[in-house]
Amino acid sequence: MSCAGSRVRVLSVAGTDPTGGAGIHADLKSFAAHGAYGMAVVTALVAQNTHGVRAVHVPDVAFLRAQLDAVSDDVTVDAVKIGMVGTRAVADEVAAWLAHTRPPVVVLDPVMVATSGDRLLDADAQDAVRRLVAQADLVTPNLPELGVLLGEGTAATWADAVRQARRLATAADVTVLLKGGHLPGDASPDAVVDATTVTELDAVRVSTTSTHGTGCSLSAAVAALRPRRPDWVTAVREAKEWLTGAIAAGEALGVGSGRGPVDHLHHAPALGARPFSADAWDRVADLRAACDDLPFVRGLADGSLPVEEFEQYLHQDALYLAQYSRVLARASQLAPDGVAQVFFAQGAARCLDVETLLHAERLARAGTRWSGPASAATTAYVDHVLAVAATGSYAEVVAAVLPCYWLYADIGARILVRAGDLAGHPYGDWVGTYGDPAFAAASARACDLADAAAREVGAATRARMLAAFVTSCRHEVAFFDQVRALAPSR
Ligand SMILES: Nc1ncnc2c1ncn2[C@@H]1O[C@H](COP(=O)(O)OP(=O)(O)O)[C@@H](O)[C@H]1O
Ligand SMILES: Cc1ncc(COP(=O)(O)OP(=O)(O)O)c(N)n1
Repeated sequence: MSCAGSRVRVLSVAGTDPTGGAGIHADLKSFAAHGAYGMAVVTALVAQNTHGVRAVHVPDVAFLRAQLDAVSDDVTVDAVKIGMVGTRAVADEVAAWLAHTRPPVVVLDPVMVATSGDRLLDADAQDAVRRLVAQADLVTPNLPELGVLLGEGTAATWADAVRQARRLATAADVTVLLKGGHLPGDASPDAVVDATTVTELDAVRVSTTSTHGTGCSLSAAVAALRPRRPDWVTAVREAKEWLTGAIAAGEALGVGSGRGPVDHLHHAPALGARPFSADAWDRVADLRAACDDLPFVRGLADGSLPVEEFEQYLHQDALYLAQYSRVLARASQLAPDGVAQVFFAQGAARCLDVETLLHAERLARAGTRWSGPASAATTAYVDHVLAVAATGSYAEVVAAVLPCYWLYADIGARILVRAGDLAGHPYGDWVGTYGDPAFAAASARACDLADAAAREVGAATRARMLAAFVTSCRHEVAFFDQVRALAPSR
C-alpha cells in the first residue's frame, strides 16, 4: 500500500456526536493524533452527550451518496473507516459506494448500540451490516456486536468470544479486531483474529468513567495507521497502546458529567494546551490577592512595618534560603540541558551570596537577637520543597521552586510602585532587590523553564507540578503572615 501525498488521506463515514467524544468527531481527532489528513461524510445526525442519545436524524441517502461522491470524485482516499450507519438504506448506499470506489483500506466498526444502551442501528439493518462486513478488510466488533453479526448470543467468556471471532473471520473472509472492553475483570484484552491466526493484545483496564467513543477512536486510529504499517497486528498494537493512554488522560479533560471522552491528543500535550504557568497563575489568584492585603506587605510598602518584624522576617528568610538553595541545586542536577542547568545553579549560588548578604548586613546591624531556630511556617515550607526535591521529577522541582521567584517578583513590583521614591525608605534595599527588573527577568525565565518542562510530561505529572506550585504559594503567604506572631517583644 502506498501513499502519494505527504500524509495519508483517511475518510470517516459515520454519525455525529456534538460533544466531540464519539462518531466523526472522535474519528477526526484520532486521524490527526496519528498524523493523517482527515475527511468526514455524515451518515446520521445524533443529538447525544456523555449521558446518552436523545435523538437521531438520518438525512436522505441521496444526500449521503452526494457527500461520498464529492469526496471520492476529487480526493484519493487511502483508507476509509465506516462507523454508525443507522439504517438499512444507509448501509446499502455505503455498500454501493464501496463497490464503485474501493479505497485500499476499509475498516468497519459495526456500531449497533452505544455503551449508554441507546440503539444506533435499526433492528432491520443488521443484515445490511452483515453485507458490509463482507466488503471490509477489518471489522472491529465489541462482544455484543460480534454475537449479532453471527446471529448468536453475546459470548460469556473471552475464549468463547475468540472462537466467535474466528467463525466470523472465516465466514466473511475478513480480519476481525475483537474488542474486550465489555468483559468484566482487571484487563481489557483485544485480539486480531483471521481464519488461521489469533493474536491477543493484553491491556490493563483503566479505572475511569472516560470510555465514551473508545471503539470509534480505536477503529479510526487503525485506519489511519494501516496504510503506513506492514500488517494489521502492527497497526492495531500501536493504536491500542495510544488508546490506553488516551483513556487514562480522559478524565482530566473535564468534559461532561456522564461517561466522558478520551483525550485523543494526550501524547502531544503541547498542542493547543495552555502553558503550565498560565494555568498555575490562575489557580493561585486568591492567594496573590491575599498577599497584597497582608499587614506585613502593606507595612513594607508604606514603610510602617516595625523594624523588629522586618528583622524577624529576614532571619527566617535567611534560614529558608539556605535550604531553598539546595533545592535549586537539585533542579540544576536534574535539568535536561545546559541552559537550565546553569540557570538553576546560578540561582542556588545567588541565594547564598547576594540575598544572604542583604540579610546579613541588616541582621548584623541588629546584633545577635535573631539567631533562633526556623519557625513552624519556615520549617513547613522548607519541608515541602525538600520533599519535592527528594522524590519529584525535574518538572515537579521546577514547579515547586517557581513561586519563590514569581510571587516575590510580582509583589516586589507592586510594592515598588506603592513605595514610590526609595530614597529614605526604611526597607528600600529589600524593595529594590525584589522590584528590580533583573529579578523580574529571572522570574520570567523560571516560568519559561517550567512551561518547557510541562510540555515534556504527561497529564499526571503536570497535575503534580500544579499541586507542588500551589502548595509552595500557600507556604509563601503563610511565610509573610507569620511575622506578627513571631515578634511578641513589640
Ligand atoms: N476501561 C478501559 N481501560 C482500557 N481499555 C479499555 C477500557 N474500556 C475499553 N477499552 C478498550 O477500548 C476499546 C473499545 O472497546 P469496547 O468498549 O469493547 O468497544 P466499544 O467502544 O465499541 O463498545 C478496546 O480496545 C478496549 O479494550
Ligand atoms: C455517532 C456515534 N457513533 C458511534 C457511537 C458509539 O461509539 P463507541 O465508540 O462504540 O463508544 P460508546 O459511545 O458506545 O461508548 C456513538 N456513541 N455515536
